[in-house]
Amino acid sequence: MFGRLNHVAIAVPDLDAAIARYRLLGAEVSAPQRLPEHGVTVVFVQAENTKIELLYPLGENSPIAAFLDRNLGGGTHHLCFEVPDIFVVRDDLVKKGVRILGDGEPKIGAHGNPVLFLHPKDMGGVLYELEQVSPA
Ligand SMILES: CC[C@@H](C(=O)O)C(=O)SCCNC(=O)CCNC(=O)[C@H](O)C(C)(C)COP(=O)(O)OP(=O)(O)OC[C@H]1O[C@@H](n2cnc3c(N)ncnc32)[C@H](O)[C@@H]1OP(=O)(O)O
Ligand SMILES: [Co+2]
Repeated sequence: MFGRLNHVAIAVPDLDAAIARYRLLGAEVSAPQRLPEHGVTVVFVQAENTKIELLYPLGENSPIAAFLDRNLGGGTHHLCFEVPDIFVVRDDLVKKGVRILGDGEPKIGAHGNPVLFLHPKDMGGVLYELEQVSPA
């Protein structure tokens, strides 16, 4: 199930300050992408072997709003692993009793690939995202 670690997501209360911080560290930081279908504005910080995904709430019902209410300074929000076939992995996880968040169907994520989220209470308190990335 766990392919490459595609990104580590961090929810931030101040996106401009977070961008400035990573740029100060000399990192390559993408331009902000508004993703209303996900309720976030997202920026990617490139690392050598993965990415940091900075998340800022967008719109009234952002799924990260409550997280930031609980974590006023921000914090690590989710880990995203790559899978070759998101439907095969999803159906296997459902059989094993893992709840898929939302309507259970993949959405298109920030990289244009199908993504799903697993309920953190079924995964040891960690929010996992799965992103379908076809093997090179
Ligand atoms: C940029 C696009 C895309 C990509 O391509 O990468 C993205 O990453 S989009 C990112 C934003 N979208 C999502 O996160 C969608 C999935 N998330 C959700 O649906 C919600 O965040 C949630 C996981 C259902 C949590 O909702 P929330 O309102 O914060 O709280 P609940 O009360 O429903 O939470 C239940 C339970 O889970 C704990 N929790 C919440 N968030 C996390 C987390 N990030 N990591 C670990 N645990 C989390 C919360 O504390 C509750 O636990 P208890 O209090 O013990 O019941
Ligand atoms: Co993500």
